[in-house]
Amino acid sequence: MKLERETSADGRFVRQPNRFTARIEEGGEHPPEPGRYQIYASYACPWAQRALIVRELLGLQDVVGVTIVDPIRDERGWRVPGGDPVTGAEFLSELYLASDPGYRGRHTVPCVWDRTAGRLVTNDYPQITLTLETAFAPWHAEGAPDLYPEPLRGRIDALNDVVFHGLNNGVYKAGFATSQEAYDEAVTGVFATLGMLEERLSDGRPYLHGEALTESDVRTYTTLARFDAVYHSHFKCAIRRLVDHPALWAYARRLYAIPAFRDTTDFDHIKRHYYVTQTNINPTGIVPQGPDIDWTAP
Ligand SMILES: N[C@@H](CCC(=O)N[C@@H](CS)C(=O)NCC(=O)O)C(=O)O
Repeated sequence: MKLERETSADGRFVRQPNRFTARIEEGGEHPPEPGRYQIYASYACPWAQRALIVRELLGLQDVVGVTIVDPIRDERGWRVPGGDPVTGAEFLSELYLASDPGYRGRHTVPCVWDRTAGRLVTNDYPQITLTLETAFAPWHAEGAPDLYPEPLRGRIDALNDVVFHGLNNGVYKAGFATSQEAYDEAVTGVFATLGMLEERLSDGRPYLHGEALTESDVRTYTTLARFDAVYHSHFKCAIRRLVDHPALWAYARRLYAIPAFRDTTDFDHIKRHYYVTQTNINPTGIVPQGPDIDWTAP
């Protein structure tokens, strides 16, 4: 984390903009094609896990490739253990610099590489899942869910926006705050958002928009999955735990029971990445034991 560039004068975390924002689209420079694109992801990263979940939910494993990076990142950035079979890169930075030699931002996951063009298409994480859901529709497995159905798009986008600011990025704003005021503001937003979601789910609906699993559930889940293991202590989101929200905790377990969510949730990668890599917050690099939580409880 090059945090000094992403911290405002009053101690607030201000996330860098995404540099690579080309689209995979029919008739464009990067048309959807099986075997052409490779996603670079970390199991630790909530933004990257979204893409892994959606790829598996839609049955795109043979259509879009994935390279998983090592959870521990040093000053050289994300590393591909044993080298990337697709590009030969050892570090993700090589792909960023091959695509834009002048690039000076963070080398982030998730990002998508175009094997034909030999360059990165996008590290625009909110767009990556939407692209898998829309541009890759011809290759979705039979019976795959429609995670971004036309009639619900307005409601999905609106909820995603609230969840992004209050929760997905809210936990980072709390964790990376360097002033009490910035932290207080962020953590209040985090728990207000959790409270809103708890209330929404308290009517017994299985998913955030009702009976159907959508993009909103994917985006919410990846933060919930990390909440008690990392954000509660490491990011000081300590007012309550996920398990203290009965409807939300039941909802998180319901999602975890779905293979695409469970298969891509690696608590060991998650804990080691945050506690070992983010030494600005945890200088000793010690990874706590616990919490002892049963994600498979009925
Ligand atoms: N692309 C977005 C979100 C993705 C993101 O932050 N990914 C993190 C991991 S969760 C990352 O790759 N960080 C690399 C670094 O900080 O050097 C951003 O730049 O803020």
